[in-house]
Amino acid sequence: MTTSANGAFERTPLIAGNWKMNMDHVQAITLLQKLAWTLDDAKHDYARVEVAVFPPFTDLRGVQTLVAGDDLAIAYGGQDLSQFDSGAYTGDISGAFLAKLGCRYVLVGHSERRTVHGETDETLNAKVKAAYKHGLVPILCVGEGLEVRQAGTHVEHTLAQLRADVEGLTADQAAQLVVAYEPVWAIGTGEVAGPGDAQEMCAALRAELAALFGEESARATRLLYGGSVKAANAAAILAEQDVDGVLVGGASLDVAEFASIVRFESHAGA
Ligand SMILES: O=C(CO)COP(=O)(O)O
Repeated sequence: MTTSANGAFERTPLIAGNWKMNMDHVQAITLLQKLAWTLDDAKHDYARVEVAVFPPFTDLRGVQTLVAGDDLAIAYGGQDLSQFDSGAYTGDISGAFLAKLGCRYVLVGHSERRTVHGETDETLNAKVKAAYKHGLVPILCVGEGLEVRQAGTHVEHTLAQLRADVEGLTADQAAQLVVAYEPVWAIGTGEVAGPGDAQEMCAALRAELAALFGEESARATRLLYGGSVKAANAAAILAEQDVDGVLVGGASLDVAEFASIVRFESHAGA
């Protein structure tokens, strides 16, 4: 058992499950119900460790209904949002719609959005601002690809993304922000960055946030690690001082595995 994960829990740990393009609206309900039952059985304290899921857009109405109907403490959010409020943007989803569905969070700039959809830092900065405008907390994803990691410039690369994507925020907004460090080479590959790698980047991100927004703001910002997180490696990563949570892809689709990650304190140090 660790007593010191995330310092003295100065920041509430956030365990987030990004379902990506998996689970239709029927499957989503089953998955979420099982997750809630499993965490209830384990008497999970949501105030101590926050849990959020990021289902596809088509699932969100069903998720909202289940969460409200069963009074679940699991938060949820969209996997993306438009930088615009409304209008002729076929296929896009406004932050206003997500807020109306009870979303607390929204992912912004996941590497799959950056690469598959060519989203630029300029667009992502606009999306981060759109999230705040609609009362959503953005989970801004940053991180380097394999070539950058091999060249040894991963810290500069990731900090440059951060600077561009948070430009123009207030210190209060930056304090609310969640930043997820997701090295692209570790996503869905089984290749996990070591706890030391996660800590190195999260410390650098926090220092950069302190330089931009002040120490007090940066102390509040939650920093997550994402990339091949499993129950077996989560506790060691979460024990790092500047790592305040994890953003889980594949393993979030397996209830037992994800619940075990949420319960990382019960097997920390094991
Ligand atoms: O991209 C991720 C979460 O957003 C990580 O995905 P995996 O956990 O499947 O590597």
